[in-house]
Amino acid sequence: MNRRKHLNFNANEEVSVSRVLTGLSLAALICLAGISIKSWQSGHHRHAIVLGLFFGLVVVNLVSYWITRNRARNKTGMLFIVGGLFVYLVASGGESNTGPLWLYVFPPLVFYLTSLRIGTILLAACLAFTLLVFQFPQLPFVLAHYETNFQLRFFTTMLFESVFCFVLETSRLNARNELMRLAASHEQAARTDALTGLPNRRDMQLQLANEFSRYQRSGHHFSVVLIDLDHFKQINDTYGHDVGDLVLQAFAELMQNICRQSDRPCRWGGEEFLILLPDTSLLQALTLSERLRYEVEQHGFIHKSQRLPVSISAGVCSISQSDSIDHLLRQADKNLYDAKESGRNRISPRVRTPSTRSPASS
Ligand SMILES: Nc1nc2c(ncn2[C@@H]2O[C@H](COP(=O)(O)OP(=O)(O)OP(=O)(O)O)[C@@H](O)[C@H]2O)c(=O)[nH]1
Repeated sequence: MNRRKHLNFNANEEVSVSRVLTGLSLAALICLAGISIKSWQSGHHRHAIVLGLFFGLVVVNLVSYWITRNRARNKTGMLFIVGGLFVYLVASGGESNTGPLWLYVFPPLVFYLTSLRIGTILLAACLAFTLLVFQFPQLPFVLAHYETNFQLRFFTTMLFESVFCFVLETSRLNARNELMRLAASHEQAARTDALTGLPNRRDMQLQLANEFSRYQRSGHHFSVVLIDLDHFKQINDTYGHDVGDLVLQAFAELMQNICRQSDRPCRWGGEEFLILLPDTSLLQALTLSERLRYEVEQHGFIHKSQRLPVSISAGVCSISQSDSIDHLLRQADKNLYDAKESGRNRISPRVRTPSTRSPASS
């Protein structure tokens, strides 16, 4: 998967975590308000007030997220609040010593909101704190006393749930990574020509659209070169399709060697290739095309000690002569047709030199 897609994937995941977090915060508010009111009515005023304080913290965290849209702070805030609430519930016992039961919510939540490593550390800390409270009820902050039976069952089930959540989260992450790897390789395959390894037409259309937007935004000119191998059918017919394939591969390699790092060649389809030349004027594009034509002519495509008659024709066009990508490609195609019509193994439009008059200008 390319970097942009990967970032999008992560961003989407972050957005869904945020949505779940907002939902959880609202659910926590309802629970806290309900239990706090009930405790107040049953005369457990201290418990009701503490829960009211946690209610306030959840509200502050939620409102601060709505104002700042800072997801990371919202997540950390929520973890601190929930962690603090559980510490309080385990130490105080909550109502009728049922406080620790809320801890069962913690393992899935903590893995969902953090990473596997941080989640494991937080859970281990949580279990260690529970053990501390169970083992040392005389500590000053411990207000509850739990039956040994309850301690044993609670600790075992909690440990089981934590390990189970860890295993589930590990396999979820593995499946997610595998999915991302597959998506990346499919994306790559969908944009690449299998024979030459060059970007394919679909990929080039996206690149052209991007380059055109850049041109419209900041006036950066670009040119395209549309290349066609001459009499390619004859090569196929005379030497076979496999040899034709080898010629296409060898030409693609030669073209890549001649292009600059910033030039973007692609296989446009069949025996046609297109090079997108960013920040390149028509004259510069013509110079590159002429060099490529010359190199192909000189290269010597050999099959069974026989030199194959390989040459190219190309139509060149610059965005400064067009008002859209469609028009640019149509013009390049027309120029390619002219190059073919005027004898092949040539570039169109022709560069005017003291000895040649360009047909384009005549
Ligand atoms: N070996 C091979 N041949 C291909 C491939 N794609 C297209 N071709 C062949 O390319 C040939 C193109 O032939 P034409 O369109 O008649 O053009 P041409 O023979 O190159 O003649 P001009 O373009 O007029 O110079 C056809 O025979 C196609 O079968 C490919 O991937 N491999």
